[in-house]
Amino acid sequence: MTLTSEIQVNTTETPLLPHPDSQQYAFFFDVDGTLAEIRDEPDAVSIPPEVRQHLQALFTASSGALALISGRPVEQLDQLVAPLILPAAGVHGAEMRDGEGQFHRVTLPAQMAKDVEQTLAAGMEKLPGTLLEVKGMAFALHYRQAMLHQQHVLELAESVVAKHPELVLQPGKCVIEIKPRGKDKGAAIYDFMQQPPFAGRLPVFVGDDLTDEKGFEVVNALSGISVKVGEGLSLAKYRVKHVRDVYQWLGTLQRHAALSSSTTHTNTHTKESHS
Ligand SMILES: O=P(O)(O)OC[C@H]1O[C@H](O[C@H]2O[C@H](CO)[C@@H](O)[C@H](O)[C@H]2O)[C@H](O)[C@@H](O)[C@@H]1O
Repeated sequence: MTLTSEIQVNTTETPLLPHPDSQQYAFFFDVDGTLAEIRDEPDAVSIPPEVRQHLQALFTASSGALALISGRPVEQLDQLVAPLILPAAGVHGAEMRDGEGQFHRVTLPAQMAKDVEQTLAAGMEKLPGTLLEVKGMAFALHYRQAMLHQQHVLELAESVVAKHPELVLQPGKCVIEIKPRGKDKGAAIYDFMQQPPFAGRLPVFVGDDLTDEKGFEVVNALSGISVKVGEGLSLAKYRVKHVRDVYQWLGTLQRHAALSSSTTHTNTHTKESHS
């Protein structure tokens, strides 16, 4: 298995980011590496207050057509964007709070989840500096602080999925994740796009990692706007260099939305005063 997956399209020459209309588009954001800077420890990340305000403004301007699409559990996403409660797909789509606030979650048979956790905990204990994150139906094997163990971590994860065909590997930034088969960010975005208030719009998705490529694939197929953050091969049509570029773009989108809402109000007011 190669960690760069089967991504074949290089988008080094990309056009400038557009400013999609908040009433015509649905907005999907990855979290780590997109809305939050990558940190050494998963617990150390945060989303700045002004960025949360921009998310809130765009959520309102788009009539609720904004969702987080992450490898993190929804509970952690809620903490990161508090006090906002947004539609969200967590654990690469294995959890979902949909546009109407309904919660859906894939579960593993309890005994199997316990066995997998025990096997992984025992294996990771032998690899100092690695970190096991247990998410219920999925597991993240982090090696950011122990790069020398990358290959051992991969072999451990491969041994687990070899025993459990209902699980698959999901490589990421200094992490090998194990998640339920059939769940990915592309499927999650597709599901959102079938429901109000997302249905009937065009999708925008911003992401930075291998797990986001499935999302880009679906967004491209739906004639939407796919944006990759950072370097590396990607299916995304647009690219920005840094998380701070995402923040800047969000600020601009929010200002565009505010402007178009004030223009609409002005037009409505003008119409009314002429009638
Ligand atoms: O889909 P995402 O929102 O990008 O989440 C992917 C994983 O992000 C977290 O791990 C990554 O970020 C950590 C903090 O910056 C970093 O220390 C780690 O090396 C990265 O792999 C999170 O811990 C995972 O659960 C997410 O699946």
